[in-house]
Amino acid sequence: MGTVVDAPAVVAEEVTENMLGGKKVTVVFVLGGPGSGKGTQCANIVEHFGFTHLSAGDLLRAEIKSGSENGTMIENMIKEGKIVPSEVTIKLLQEAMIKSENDKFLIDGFPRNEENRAAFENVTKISPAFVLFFDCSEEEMERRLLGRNQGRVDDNIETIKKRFKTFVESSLPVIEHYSSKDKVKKVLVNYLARLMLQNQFLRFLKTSKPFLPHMRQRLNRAIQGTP
Ligand SMILES: Nc1ncnc2c1ncn2[C@@H]1O[C@H](COP(=O)(O)OP(=O)(O)OP(=O)(O)O)[C@@H](O)[C@H]1O
Ligand SMILES: Nc1ccn([C@@H]2O[C@H](COP(=O)(O)O)[C@@H](O)[C@H]2O)c(=O)n1
Repeated sequence: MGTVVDAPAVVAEEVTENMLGGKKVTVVFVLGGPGSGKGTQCANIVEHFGFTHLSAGDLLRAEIKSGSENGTMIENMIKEGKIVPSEVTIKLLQEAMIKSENDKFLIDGFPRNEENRAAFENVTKISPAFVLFFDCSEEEMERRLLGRNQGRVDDNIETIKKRFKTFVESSLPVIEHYSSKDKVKKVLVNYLARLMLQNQFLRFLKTSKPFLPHMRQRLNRAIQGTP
């Protein structure tokens, strides 16, 4: 595991250059158990640093809604807390990145298993600049998921237990893989420390190298509340 931090910190000493559909892209994977707060913190990062947030789960749910031929299969996998075949998810992520005018992406909830990881790297030739790992206890994640109230078919206790099992068996090995490459920045999550973490996160970002200089100016303005 790389440097352990107690805040949702972003460290990118070197931004890896990847090409996608002719454009150079920066990709950060955001991983963690179900309900660990990935989506919530991605929204904070987007707000301050102009990344585009791509949630694999949201893309799959949109695919179900679109009436796609894969819709029923995806819905069944989600209800069972299982991982959808890589080719389906990678196609959705690739399409979203190519369609976007941005070149910096937070990819949330992907790669979910070794197959996801290897297939993405083979197909897109993209390596993440780093991986943010939200480390949260199952007790806390369960509490959050049961209180989320967004009408998700998988936020019930039976599916939540299955999702935890999938996370431990299939997703943790992905984090270990990137950890062995020193690419993982672990965020220790704690409900009571929420505000403190967010402040530390902003301070950390403020001094991070890849955000020099215009991003830092924007962050300073955001913190000071000036336009
Ligand atoms: N630090 C926090 N303290 C308390 N509640 C939180 C915190 N962060 C997020 N939450 C709440 O927990 C729930 C789950 O958060 P979020 O949707 O961000 O998790 P996630 O990791 O993206 O989940 P999933 O993988 O299931 O999509 C939401 O209702 C959110 O408002
Ligand atoms: N790479 C992925 C990501 C998600 N899924 C399926 O979607 C469900 C919900 O994902 P969230 O990230 O929104 O929690 C997840 O439990 C999987 O069933 C997937 O298959 N592959």
